[in-house]
Amino acid sequence: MTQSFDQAMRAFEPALPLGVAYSGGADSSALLVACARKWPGQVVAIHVNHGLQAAAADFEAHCRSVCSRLGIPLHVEAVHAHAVPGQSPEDAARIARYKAFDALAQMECAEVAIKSIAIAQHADDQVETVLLALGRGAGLAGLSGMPAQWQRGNVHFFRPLLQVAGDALQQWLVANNEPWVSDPTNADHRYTRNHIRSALLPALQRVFPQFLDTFARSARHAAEAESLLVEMADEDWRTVEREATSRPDIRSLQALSPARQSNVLRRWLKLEHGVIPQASQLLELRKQVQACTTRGHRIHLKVGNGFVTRRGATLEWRQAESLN
Ligand SMILES: Nc1ncnc2c1ncn2[C@@H]1O[C@H](COP(=O)(O)OP(=O)(O)OP(=O)(O)O)[C@@H](O)[C@H]1O
Repeated sequence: MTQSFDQAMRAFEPALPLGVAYSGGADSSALLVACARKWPGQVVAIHVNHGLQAAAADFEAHCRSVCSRLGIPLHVEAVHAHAVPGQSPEDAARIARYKAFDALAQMECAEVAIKSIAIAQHADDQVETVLLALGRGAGLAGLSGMPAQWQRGNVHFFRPLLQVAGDALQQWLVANNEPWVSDPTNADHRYTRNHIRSALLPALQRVFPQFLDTFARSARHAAEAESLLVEMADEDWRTVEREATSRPDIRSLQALSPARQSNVLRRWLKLEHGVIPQASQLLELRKQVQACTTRGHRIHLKVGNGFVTRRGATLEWRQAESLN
């Protein structure tokens, strides 16, 4: 169920001190101010300067001025978020940002000895994430949306506003006379998200007035089902792995149902090699595994930036350049 901002803040009980990921935008401004009011002296603002646009310095200056007015310590982390080919500037910034948060979380004797970090995504962001996942044909992991909490080292990460409508946050800021800055590049580098926001969400509101609740519920169902798939993949890996070789045994794979084969093959490629196979590659691999019934049967299939080949009774994945 969607919550009011006050309800969400009442339900939020992180271990303190708390770091709030503060961009200067509306959502994280509301979260920062409300947290600082709830736990005076126990909240630190964390601002990441991506250095990506001329406006980055203005964002940082805005954050400094708000924090100094409210007496909230501010930790600024400068990162270099340059997009690699095939990556949007937004993705590069997000990856650099989470790396910076993780680094802060790992620092034992950091000047900010925070126990938790809160990030301000809300219910509309969650729906956008799920719609983006549907748009690229994602599996259950993508359809699960963003998790409400997770742990890294000793630090707990939270998204306490996932059930709060975005409008409610801006209304709260206006009512409390608190400022925020808008991202001038929104229209460019957040094109798809903005398009979803301006074109899709109003249409969804008309057709499914409860969509913020119901889409979030579907995402939770997907997350639960995904955790079962992960458990099953771990269990199947224990029977499929050939004597601690980190390679799957072909006969053991053949004994599994097609869906379980895909599930455990995906786990093998991802956890052992950091490779996410395309659905078509996985299907082809399964076909080749099924057809592999004679001694001389060869398997050779491109997956990710390498190849899956047959090695005796097992499958092996090797990077393209190490194959000679
Ligand atoms: N530069 C940054 N420094 C610290 N935290 C950030 C920064 N950018 C984003 N975040 C955190 O990640 C969350 C999601 O960021 P995103 O850019 O997707 O949303 P947003 O709509 O711009 O949020 P906000 O309105 O708070 O800026 C933010 O709410 C904030 O908690």
